[in-house]
Amino acid sequence: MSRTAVVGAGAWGTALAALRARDGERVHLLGRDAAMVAEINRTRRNPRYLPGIELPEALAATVDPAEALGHATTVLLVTPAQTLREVAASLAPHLAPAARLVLCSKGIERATGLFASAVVRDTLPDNPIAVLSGPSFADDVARGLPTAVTLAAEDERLADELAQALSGPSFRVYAHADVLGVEAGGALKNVLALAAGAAAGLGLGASAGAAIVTRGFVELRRLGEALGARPETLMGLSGLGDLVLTCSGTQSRNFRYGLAMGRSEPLDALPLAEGVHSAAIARRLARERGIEAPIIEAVAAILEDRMPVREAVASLLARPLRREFDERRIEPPLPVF
Ligand SMILES: NC(=O)C1=CN([C@@H]2O[C@H](COP(=O)(O)OP(=O)(O)OC[C@H]3O[C@@H](n4cnc5c(N)ncnc54)[C@H](OP(=O)(O)O)[C@@H]3O)[C@@H](O)[C@H]2O)C=CC1
Ligand SMILES: O=C(CO)COP(=O)(O)O
Repeated sequence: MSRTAVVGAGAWGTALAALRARDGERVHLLGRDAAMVAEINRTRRNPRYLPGIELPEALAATVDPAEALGHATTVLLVTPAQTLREVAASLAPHLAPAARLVLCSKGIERATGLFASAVVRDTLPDNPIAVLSGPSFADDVARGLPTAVTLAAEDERLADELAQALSGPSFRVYAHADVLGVEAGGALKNVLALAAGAAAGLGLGASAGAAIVTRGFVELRRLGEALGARPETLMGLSGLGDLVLTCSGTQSRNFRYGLAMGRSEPLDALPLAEGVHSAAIARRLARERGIEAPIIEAVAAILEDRMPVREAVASLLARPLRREFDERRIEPPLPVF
């Protein structure tokens, strides 16, 4: 029998656990805060991360990895990208070697420049690995609002099986084989959403917002492809789809963080914004590959306090004019769906 465990009782982990449990599975949600776990089990709510959502009875929260993972055949890892290495190591003694891991974080490990699958493979080399990404706000998904996402695994049969298993009436999972492409789209869109938020915070208007999404997408594609992603993956749900969602307004934490940057508001108490942790390493990956990524550069410089937001905007606007597309570079044909 298939048993699912979700590691990380934050917004996205709780939403995914609720989704599976509503589809009739008994799901373990592994948290690390005993008081919060007890509250989830007692009240059927996660007020800290997902207020207003009633959680199904079939969801059981625990702080005990042996209880959560002992019989799990599919394990969703849903903690911030920078914690994945230590979280994977802590799970190792409790995981069945055949347990399938679905990585749901969207970021780049700062110390190594690696995406989630490479980080986890270092620690758990034997478990089959897949990644899940795409336009999906935890709150929307937990409310049962519809969306479509991508699940990628190198083993296409595994991707098909997991996409089938994780899909539900309102959660449509498309299988894919381009793991790196899906990871690159999910991580880079967060950095660009900071820029979109900052522009909104400065009051630059909707036209500027659209220009940032579009030119940001050019950077996402250039860098993603240089890292090995397939172009059509970046044009799909995990690239363009998630970029559009995350740049679209204040439901996104990355956008909200950018908004606060643009308004020169305090940033310390804001919730997790993965782009903050990925910006400098994304810039390094781009520079190492000779990729022009001025928006990513600007975000990284602002976050390092090396450049005020207004100055960053002025420097983007002052860049030499050029053709919109480099004609020496052959644009790939649009994918056929
Ligand atoms: N929220 C969303 O809409 C979506 C989020 N994602 C991605 O999912 C990932 C998680 O995001 P989200 O759930 O929203 O984040 P939250 O901030 O809501 O929750 C993070 C969770 O991770 C736990 N955690 C933090 N550090 C550690 C650690 N070192 N060891 C173990 N657990 C830890 C936290 O525990 P504690 O409470 O004890 O600190 C908390 O339960 C991110 O990469 C994000 O980009 C992807 C799609 C949608
Ligand atoms: O990844 C997400 C939506 O797909 C969530 O975005 P934020 O982390 O910016 O809220």
